Amino acid sequence: MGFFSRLLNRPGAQADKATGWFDRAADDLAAASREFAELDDRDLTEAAAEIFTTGSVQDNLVRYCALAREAADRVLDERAYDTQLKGLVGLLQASVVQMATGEGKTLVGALAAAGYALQGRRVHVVSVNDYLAVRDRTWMKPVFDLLGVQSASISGAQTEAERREAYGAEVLYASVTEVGFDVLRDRFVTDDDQIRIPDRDVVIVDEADSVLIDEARVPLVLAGSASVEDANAQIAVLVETLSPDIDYEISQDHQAVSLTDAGINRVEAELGVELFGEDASELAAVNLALYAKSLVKRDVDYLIVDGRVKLISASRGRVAELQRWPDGLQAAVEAKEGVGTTESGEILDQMTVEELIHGYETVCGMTGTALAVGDDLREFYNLEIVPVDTHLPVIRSDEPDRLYTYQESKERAIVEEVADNHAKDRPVLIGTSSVAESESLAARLVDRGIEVKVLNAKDDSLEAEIIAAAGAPGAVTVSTQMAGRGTDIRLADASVADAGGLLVIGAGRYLSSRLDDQLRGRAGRQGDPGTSVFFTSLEDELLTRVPEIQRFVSEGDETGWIESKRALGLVEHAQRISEGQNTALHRDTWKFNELMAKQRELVLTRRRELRTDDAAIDELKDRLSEVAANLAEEHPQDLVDSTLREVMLFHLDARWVDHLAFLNDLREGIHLRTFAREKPHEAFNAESIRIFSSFWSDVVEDSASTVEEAEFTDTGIDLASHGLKRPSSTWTYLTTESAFGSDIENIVKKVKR
Ligand SMILES: Nc1ncnc2c1ncn2[C@@H]1O[C@H](COP(=O)(O)OP(=O)(O)OP(=O)(O)O)[C@@H](O)[C@H]1O
Repeated sequence: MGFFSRLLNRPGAQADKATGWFDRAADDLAAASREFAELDDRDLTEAAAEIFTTGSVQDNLVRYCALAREAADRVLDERAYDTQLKGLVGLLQASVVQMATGEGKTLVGALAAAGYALQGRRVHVVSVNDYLAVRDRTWMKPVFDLLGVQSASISGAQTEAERREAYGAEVLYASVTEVGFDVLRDRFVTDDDQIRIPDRDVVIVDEADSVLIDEARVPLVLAGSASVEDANAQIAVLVETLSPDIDYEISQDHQAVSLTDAGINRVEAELGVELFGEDASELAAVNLALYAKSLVKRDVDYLIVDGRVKLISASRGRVAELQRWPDGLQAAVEAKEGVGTTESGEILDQMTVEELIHGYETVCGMTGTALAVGDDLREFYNLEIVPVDTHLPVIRSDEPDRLYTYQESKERAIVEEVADNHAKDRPVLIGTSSVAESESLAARLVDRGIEVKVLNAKDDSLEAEIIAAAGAPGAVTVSTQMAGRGTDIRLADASVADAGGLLVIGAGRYLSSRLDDQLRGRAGRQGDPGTSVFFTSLEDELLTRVPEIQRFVSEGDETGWIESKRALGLVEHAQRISEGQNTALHRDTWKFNELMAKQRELVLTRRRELRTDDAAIDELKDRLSEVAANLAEEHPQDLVDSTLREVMLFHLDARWVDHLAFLNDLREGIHLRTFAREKPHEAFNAESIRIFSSFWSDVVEDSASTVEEAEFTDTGIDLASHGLKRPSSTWTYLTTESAFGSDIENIVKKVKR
């Protein structure tokens, strides 16, 4: 973040601009509150319907705040604090509101959703999973009912009819992915009745930094018609036998791996192929297998559950259901583990979360950690942040990091720290960065005679129970990032507060300081006492990326503790670098995606026109000339038109699927070409524009051929019998990174020679 944006973003500056007037409106708020307090429920509902009907939205904000406060007080027994009303105003002004953890954002989001709905807008409140969507809507339903606003939620268990009805509500709670997948499915409908989301109006994003920045690059994929990937088992077996430093090298930043000359010779001899010949597919497969072998780690990046590879979300520490790596890598990891290859299928369409959000007219959101991504939110979404103070002062103490030489010395030090506090009956939460680390730490603590509860992606069935007990005297909980966001650890009693409240220990800095802050935020909620401290080691992945820090290994004391301030500065530095890399990758992905998104818009517009007016089929009739004239003589016009429409829709979709595959291939090829010193985005854009320029004429041409060749009966043309079949089934999944700017890119980039 630059100096000036830091200045502008300092807590208070934006808030004052956005909500400073709110403090000055205290008298008006009090007067309006008295007025609404006198109304019975029915009159209150009526007042809600009226509130935005005259004057500007801004003119009515104070009155709406008073009304919203009254409604929540009546039905939830929660009288929104002034801080919550400021957050509400921030959301209604289309900003990202930063409110600390535990400050009551769920209520704020609901009141904002109702506020937009009462202005006649249609609102989606998106959260990170179905569970939260259903929970929050159920919790907030009484408020919506009293304000006369229809509300609904989406869950995986609904029938098609229920789902469609839910989308009809004024306020809808849903997970980002469910909405995204439905937008993708809507693009392939053949009649309007099947459309689930006619327009995207207002979106209120919960955990906004996570969704808008961390997960923005994740593409949602709609796939159809099965085809099984070649697992390249032979290559996987060979690659398993290669040795580090002899046959291959891992880059210093642990981001890439490449064959050495010796490795290349060995692979070429054993496979009997030339890796650097015309056909790059063998080389790509070898690199993927090598990457899967050396840099993708079991129990860190993925688990094996019931014979299947399950990805772990790095930012959440949970199993990322439905998620897979880009195809080649998925197949390589499956081959490495010797488990069956999962279906991949043909990609019908894909869309990043960022693109999904950009499709909304109005975007706003809330999170405990937005300031650190202020620049990114502005750059990618044109969003401003409104920081809102906490309702009570935060008295948590955040201690300086404790840096150790090795993982071993770090883990020992953590055990000592836990033992000391456990002896004083203080509850401790330890946040780790992987399942493997959580298990190792738990084992050490158990050896030390300390009872621990472990929460990680392998078993989340007891999550609620474990969190409920985590604030009890002397409780020790080891958790991956799972407990990092959204969990509410309550101090069991006054003795716990007297012992200092919850102690949060981070077993290593995360790749983003926001994740650290979220973890710290489990302590010191709602004015509670608490402490947080991070332990790091020079062996942590984050620090291995910074060579300068490694020389401090000689400065550790007998326990391995390095007290050097300079070294601690480098830890911060390492995190800044990692955050910067993410922004660069985001920007890169966005650049690649931009053109694709524009082309898709054009295709979707064509598709809509094709379904709703006659210009396109007239164009086809012109092209068919005599054939069309004959059809018109022999068959009713309705039948001819609907058949031509169906044929064109089929070819339009098929051409788009082909174009998408072409773009994906092109992207990979482009990265090979960067060796020829062409600018990758420019080369990509030039090539894809060239191919796309004939998109529509190709659709017309394909359709003409079909009509000329196919038999036209009393029911039109039977597409299936001519091999023109729509996918019999479709399914959806997410890939970890965009196919644009993916791991594959890294792998291919590092190909030597
Ligand atoms: N105005 C209020 N009066 C009383 N209790 C409230 C009020 N607002 C919220 N709460 C309570 O505060 C608790 C925390 O609320 P909530 O879970 O919405 O916080 P949050 O900001 O979403 O936290 P996190 O970021 O950790 O998810 C809840 O138990 C809620 O009932």
